[in-house]
Amino acid sequence: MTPAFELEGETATTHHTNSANNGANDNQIGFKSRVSVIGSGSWGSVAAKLVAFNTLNLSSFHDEVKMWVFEETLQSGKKLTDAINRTNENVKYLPGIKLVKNVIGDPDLDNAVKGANIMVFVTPHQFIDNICKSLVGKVRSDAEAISLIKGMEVKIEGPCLISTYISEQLGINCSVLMGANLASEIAEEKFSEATVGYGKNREIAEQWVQLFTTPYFMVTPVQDVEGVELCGTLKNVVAIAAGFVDGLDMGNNTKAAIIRFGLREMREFCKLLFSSVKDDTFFESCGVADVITTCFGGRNRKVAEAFAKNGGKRSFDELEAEMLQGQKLQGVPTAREVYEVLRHRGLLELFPLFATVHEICSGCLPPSAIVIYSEKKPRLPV
Ligand SMILES: NC(=O)c1ccc[n+]([C@@H]2O[C@H](COP(=O)([O-])OP(=O)(O)OC[C@H]3O[C@@H](n4cnc5c(N)ncnc54)[C@H](O)[C@@H]3O)[C@@H](O)[C@H]2O)c1
Ligand SMILES: O=P(O)(O)OC[C@H](O)CO
Repeated sequence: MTPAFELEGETATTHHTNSANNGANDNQIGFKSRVSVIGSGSWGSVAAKLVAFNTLNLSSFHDEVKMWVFEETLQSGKKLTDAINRTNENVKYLPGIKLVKNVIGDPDLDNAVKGANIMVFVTPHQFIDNICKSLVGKVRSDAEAISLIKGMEVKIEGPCLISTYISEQLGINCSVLMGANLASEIAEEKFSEATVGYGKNREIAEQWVQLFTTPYFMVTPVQDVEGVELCGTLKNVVAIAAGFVDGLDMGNNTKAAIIRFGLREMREFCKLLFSSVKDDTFFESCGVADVITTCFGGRNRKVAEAFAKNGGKRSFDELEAEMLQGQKLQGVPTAREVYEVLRHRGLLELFPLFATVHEICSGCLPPSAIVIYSEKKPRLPV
């Protein structure tokens, strides 16, 4: 079997700024890669389970997979990390599913990434800023990262992909993995597929495929980091729109129309930010398949449905806290971030669905506006 991730040269990262060595000279015969998963929500726990299944079977990896846990005290008074390590189950975010035994929860971020040359980032996107800042100078300079995070950062300077942000903050290469991946279904080992988006190095992509693939999880590499990541990010905005339609009992045809408008705006937005984005990417799992699954079975859809049923009178924050038990919605902040990008560029009227979703979420328009304005150009000013 090809040794994974441990070679200098072609497979090693070309970024070396900002990072401590932290064991980066371990590249020698017999060196084994060490994996750290940063995040332990529902998808974070499933990602750890997938990876840990493979590290047990791949001789080029240490068996143990460290999983950073944002520490919480459970209603029982016990710490979440202790519960995970005692029961081999994330009792809060993935109850009823046994992780593989070699997943070890660690509430200390520095300790969780210590010595890791393979880093899997999988937290809600609103927390990545603080996480990266506290990791600066603490990761191996030869580490390879992958982001499973669906979202983006919008700074004063403009929009920034999470993978780019991780790469720039930590000085390491970062690929992405996105797809039609409802965590609860993959946790139960129901067949799913996903897309790895990579930059220049195909070998790195193959290594990620090897690390994530299981008999029930099929991973396909695509050389289009931006397209893959933006699909995963933007589909959450479409999911909110689909939830509004469900909450208003508008039926399947309306929902299909909203999905089509959404896909079209996803493609236009991707190409607006990155002309390199490929049309084929939209036909991968990260594209149309993720839009479908999220618009039928996702959390964004579910909470948006409740928002519309309540006529927009109960806030998303309130509904999220009540309905998701600590899980986080990405669609509402992403709709705001997309809106900021479009407003800044004077392009709101070209993206009526995206703009309307944010205006409904922020209370400027009623949920019923989703069909009134989503296909109208030019749009009414608010
Ligand atoms: N859940 C899914 O089905 C799914 C599938 C594919 C992709 N994703 C994406 O994966 C990413 C992670 O989502 P998830 O579902 O694993 O998380 P989640 O929504 O299930 O859980 C929220 C997580 O955030 C943590 N948290 C809370 N406050 C925090 C803080 N201040 N700092 C750091 N962490 C904090 C919690 O401990 C918990 O681990 C998101 O970008 C999401 O869009 C999720
Ligand atoms: O439950 P959601 O809406 O966060 O969507 C989960 C996944 O992203 C679907 O692929």
